[in-house]
Amino acid sequence: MAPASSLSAWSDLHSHHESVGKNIVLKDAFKNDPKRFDKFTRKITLPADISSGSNGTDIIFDFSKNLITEETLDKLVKLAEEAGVEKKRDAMFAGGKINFTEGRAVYHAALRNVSNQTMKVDGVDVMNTKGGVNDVLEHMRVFSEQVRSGEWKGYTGKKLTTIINVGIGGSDLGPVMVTEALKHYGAKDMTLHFVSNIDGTHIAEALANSDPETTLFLIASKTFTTAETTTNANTAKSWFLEKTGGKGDIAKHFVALSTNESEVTKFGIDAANMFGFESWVGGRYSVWSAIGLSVALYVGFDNFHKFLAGAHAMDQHFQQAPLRENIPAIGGLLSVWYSNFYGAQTHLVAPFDQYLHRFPAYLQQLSMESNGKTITSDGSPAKYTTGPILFGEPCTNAQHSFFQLVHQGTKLIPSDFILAAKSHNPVSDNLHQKMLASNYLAQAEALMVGKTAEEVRAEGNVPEELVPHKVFMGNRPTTSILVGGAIGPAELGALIVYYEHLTFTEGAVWDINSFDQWGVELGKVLAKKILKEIDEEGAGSGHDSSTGGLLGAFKAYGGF
Ligand SMILES: O=P(O)(O)OC[C@H]1O[C@@H](O)[C@H](O)[C@@H](O)[C@@H]1O
Repeated sequence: MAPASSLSAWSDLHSHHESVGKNIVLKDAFKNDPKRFDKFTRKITLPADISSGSNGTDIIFDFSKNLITEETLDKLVKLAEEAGVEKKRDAMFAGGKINFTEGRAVYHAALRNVSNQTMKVDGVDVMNTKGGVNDVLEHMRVFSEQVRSGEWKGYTGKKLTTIINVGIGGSDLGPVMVTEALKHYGAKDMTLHFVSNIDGTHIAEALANSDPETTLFLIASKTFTTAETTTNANTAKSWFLEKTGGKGDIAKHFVALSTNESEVTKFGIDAANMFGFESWVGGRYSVWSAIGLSVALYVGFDNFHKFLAGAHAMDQHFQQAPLRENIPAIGGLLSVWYSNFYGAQTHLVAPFDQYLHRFPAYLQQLSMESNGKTITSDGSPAKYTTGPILFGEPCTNAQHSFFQLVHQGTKLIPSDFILAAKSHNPVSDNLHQKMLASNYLAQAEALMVGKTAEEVRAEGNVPEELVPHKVFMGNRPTTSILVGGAIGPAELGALIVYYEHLTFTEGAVWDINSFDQWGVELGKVLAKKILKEIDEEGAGSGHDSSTGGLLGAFKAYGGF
């Protein structure tokens, strides 16, 4: 495809930004158009049998507080058409090798294809082939039910109630985020640990209070070669063997979630205890695969299946809805609008939901590892900015820390706010939930309407020199996402996939490969070299004076 800036819709959007976009005043747009909310709000309804409530859950995406007019949306849709977003989407769902730098299909949607439509890569039916998606799901079902019921026992006959997932990046962030988000559904007798960091503190703390007789280790690594994971896994194995006096049975306490059978068996895990997936599942899209085993163990397989089904519903919407109605496509196009035409550099996601406290961290990998790229499909550098810096924290907490900058700083920060209408914990007669909702609504309103100097003065008793400090410029865009029920497995699945396809749409417009991650390699290679140098005499070789100086100082101070 062509670089986005060479498309005629791109130049058209530039003129549109100059003549219209720059001058949009949101509060006036609402005054002038009582139907604005209806015009820019989209809704998806999840089927009743998978929803958290007894009726299907609506999820409302209110895009009306964004700096757009109907014409803007039309022009953004045109851009998507010219950039071939639909063609690229269809190629993804058809198993095409759209990860063109690694020659791979991008087929994580098959993992949540609960309606079992035919899905093929290289002519092979990935759903029903031996060892394919359905077989692995069945293995996950059987195993998770055995562990949860206590039928699967540890080497001394006890039920396994501590789960330690050892993995990093996509083999960690999804499982952590989802198990936290679905804690309400989690087994009350289970303790979960997620060990990712190579910092020995992480594994030491997880092992400190664990009993080898009741602990199950999930070694989660797509490649099974990631240094942090193999090192942590070996430390876990040594701990287990030492604590059990060599009597512990690895086969009962260690399973692998991976694509790499030979490394798994080399590590000492039986291939029968391996839950596989294929190279067409990117790490940051792998929570739907065997990597999600900790989720299935914790919330039960039925809930894991609902999680997949909610995701599938959003996949189908993304595949079928015309661009102007297509929720993730609109989200992605708005991101392009702000990044490339307003010069925005960031994207804030703030869930008004404590269970979603790891959601922004999860989205950071999804968005920034996917679209933190400079090179376009023809190998030339993009002449425009690409992936935004995504950040966030749950609210209301974030309001009391960095929201100062969002309200009054010099930067435009397009923000997403997420709220579920129903809380799993309606404590104090729902007082907390009402306060949470009032903040969710108030923040978006405040960011939009701002406060003028006249309004500040009208409050009275404000010394004139303080007036400018108390002014809020307003006109800051937000997208409000409202889940019309509680956030259960299906609702969570749909929310994640909204962001997956939003990210896809951005990357498709920017003409970059959203599915590789070469940018993480250089640091890994240098770390390997330096690790050796720590054990050798001297302060390494071939380094700049800063790196060499710090290496020497580390060795001296640390006694290495
Ligand atoms: O699952 P693996 O192979 O251990 O990889 C973990 C992570 O490793 C990182 O280096 C990659 O950038 C991530 O995409 C990946 O999720």
